[in-house]
Amino acid sequence: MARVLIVEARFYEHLNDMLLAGARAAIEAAGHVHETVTVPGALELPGAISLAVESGRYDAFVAIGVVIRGETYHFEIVSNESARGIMALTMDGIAIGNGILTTEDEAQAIRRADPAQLDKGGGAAEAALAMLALREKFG
Ligand SMILES: Nc1c(NC[C@H](O)[C@H](O)[C@H](O)CO)[nH]c(=O)[nH]c1=O
Ligand SMILES: CC(=O)[C@@H](O)COP(=O)(O)O
Repeated sequence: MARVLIVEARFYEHLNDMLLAGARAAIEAAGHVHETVTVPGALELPGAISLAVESGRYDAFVAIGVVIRGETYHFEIVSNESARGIMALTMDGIAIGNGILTTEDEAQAIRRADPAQLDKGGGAAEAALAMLALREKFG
């Protein structure tokens, strides 16, 4: 049984609730257990996962968040740098699923966050578990 840590950037409460529901359902359907911690925004996700890895208490991680374009270049920074930080961690062999939505508007985010629609939270959890299985295969 894998211990999965969900790390959520809680910038949009209602969207995160949908992403979390999908991620948790996917983890439980696969027979694993999960815990959730919260950070302020997507830029904090890679650092939070890095800190959690040091604890040695978790086998896999799911990053959850929503980045919706505003008026400035900050959208690109938050989107690209959170993804880059997570990718760097995966390249160190850490099993992570990236469930950070980066959308132009809320409607796009809802369609992707809703477990009954595109269920990106569930998809990120499944990706994390797939990478964990791969690491165990090669380990
Ligand atoms: N605009 C969004 C942010 N911005 C906040 C940053 O992620 C970060 O918390 C801040 O710059 C302090 O370091 N975060 C999101 O997750 N989503 C957004 O739409
Ligand atoms: C994605 C963001 O950082 C965004 O929410 C911030 O909005 P703005 O670019 O209008 O400051």
